[in-house]
Amino acid sequence: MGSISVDQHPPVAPPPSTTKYTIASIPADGIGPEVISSGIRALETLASTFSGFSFTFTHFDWSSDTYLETGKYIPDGGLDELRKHHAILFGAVGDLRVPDHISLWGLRLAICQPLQQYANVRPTRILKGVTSPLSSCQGSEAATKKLDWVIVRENSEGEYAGQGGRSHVGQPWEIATEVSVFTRHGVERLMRFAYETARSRPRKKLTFVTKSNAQRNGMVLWDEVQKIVARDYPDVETDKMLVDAMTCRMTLQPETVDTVVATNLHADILSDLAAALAGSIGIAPTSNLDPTRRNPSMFEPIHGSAWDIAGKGVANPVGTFWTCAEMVRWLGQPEAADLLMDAVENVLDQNIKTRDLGGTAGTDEVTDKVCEEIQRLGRERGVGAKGK
Ligand SMILES: NC(=O)C1=CN([C@@H]2O[C@H](COP(=O)(O)OP(=O)(O)OC[C@H]3O[C@@H](n4cnc5c(N)ncnc54)[C@H](O)[C@@H]3O)[C@@H](O)[C@H]2O)C=CC1
Ligand SMILES: CC(=O)C(=O)O
Ligand SMILES: [K+]
Ligand SMILES: [Mn+2]
Repeated sequence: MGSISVDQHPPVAPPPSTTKYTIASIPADGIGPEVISSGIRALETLASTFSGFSFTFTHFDWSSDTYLETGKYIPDGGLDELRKHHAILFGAVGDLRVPDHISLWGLRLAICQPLQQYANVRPTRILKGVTSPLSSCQGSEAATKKLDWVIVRENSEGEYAGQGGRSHVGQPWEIATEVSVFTRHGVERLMRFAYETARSRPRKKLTFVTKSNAQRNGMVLWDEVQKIVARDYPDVETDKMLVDAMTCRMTLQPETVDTVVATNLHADILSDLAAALAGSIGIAPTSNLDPTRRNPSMFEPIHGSAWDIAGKGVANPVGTFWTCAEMVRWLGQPEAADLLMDAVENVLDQNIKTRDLGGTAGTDEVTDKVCEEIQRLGRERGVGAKGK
C-alpha cells in the first residue's frame, strides 16, 4: 500500500466573490417542473427578503420532450452554456416514452460527469413537524430524534462509470457487461471530501461503507485508499460497515450514524432509504458538487420524475426547498439557507404538508406558506437591511 497524493487541490474552494448569482434551471420531466417552479419562487422570495444578494435564472428546456423532438437532451454547446452560471438547479429526468438509461445518461449523468461533480452530498434529518416511520417502533422515539446524517456518495465513477457493452444482441448467447471502475484519483478525492465533511460536523464521525468481501478488486482498492486518507484525519472517528449490514444499522440504530461515505450505487440506495426513514423521499436534497469550483455544481431533489403523481399538483416541494437551501449555502449565504430551512420546518410544524407526509395540502399551498414564512422570519430577524 503506497502513499498517494494525486489530487493536491484543497477539498473545497471558497464561494464566488459576487453576490449576483446566475442560476441555470433545468426542470426537465414529470414533477421536475412543478417542484422547480416552487423552488424558484422560494429563492426569489429569499432574495427580496434579504436584499444583499440576487438571483438571475436562465431556463433550459432540456427534457424528454426536447429529446423526442430533436434527438438530443443537451444541444451542441449546451455544457458551455451551463459553465457560464454559478450553479445549476435541476428537477428530474425520466419519461415513460424513453428508456430510463437513455434519459439518465442523456441529461443528468451527461452533466455530472463532464462537470466533474464528483461529490454527491445527501443530508437527512427528521424535520420539525414530520414523523419518521421508525417512531412507530417501540422504544425508537429517542433514537429517531438523533437521526441526523450526511451521506457522501461517489458521483463520477464506480458502478455508474458507464463501462461495459453488449454482444450478440438478441441471440441466446448474448452477453452484457456492466463494469465498475475505481481509480485511486477518484477514490482519494472523494474520501478526502468525506473526511472534511465529517470533520466539519460536531460529532466528527465517519462510517465508511464497503462491500470488499464479495467485490474483491475495486472495493479492495476503495478500502486501501480510505485507510491512507484516514491518516490525515486523526480527529475523525471512523468505523467500517458492509453495505448490507448498513441498512440494518440505519434502521435499528440511527443515532449511531453521522457522516457516511459510500460508492455511487451503494449510496444511491442508502440515501433513498435514509429519506424514507426521515419521513418521505419527497423531502430530501442532493448537491452534485465540483468541490474545486472549476465547474458549477448542480442541485436537485433526491427523487425522480415521479410520473405517477405528475400534473396532479400534489408533489412535495420540500425536497426542492432543502435543495435550494443547500445551493444558497454553497454560494456563500448560510444565514439565508438557515432561514429557508426554518421557514420550511415552521410550515410543516403547522401541519401544512403534502399527502406523502400524511397531509392534504397541494404543492402550491405548501409553497405559498413557505414564501409567507420566509418574509415573516425575514422581518423578525431584520435581515432586509443587511448586505449591499
Ligand atoms: N436524478 C434524477 O433525475 C432521477 C431520475 N429518476 C427517474 O425518474 C423516473 C421515476 O423513477 P422512480 O424509481 O419511480 O423514482 P421516483 O423518485 O420518481 O418516485 C418514487 C416514488 O416516490 C414518489 N415521490 C417521488 N418524489 C415525490 C415528491 N416530491 N412528492 C411526493 N411523492 C414523491 C413517487 O410518486 C413514486 O411513488 C425514472 O425514469 C427514473 O430513471 C429516478 C431517480 C433520480
Ligand atoms: C439516478 C438516481 O437515482 C440518483 O441519482 O439518485
Ligand atoms: K432529481
Ligand atoms: Mn437515486
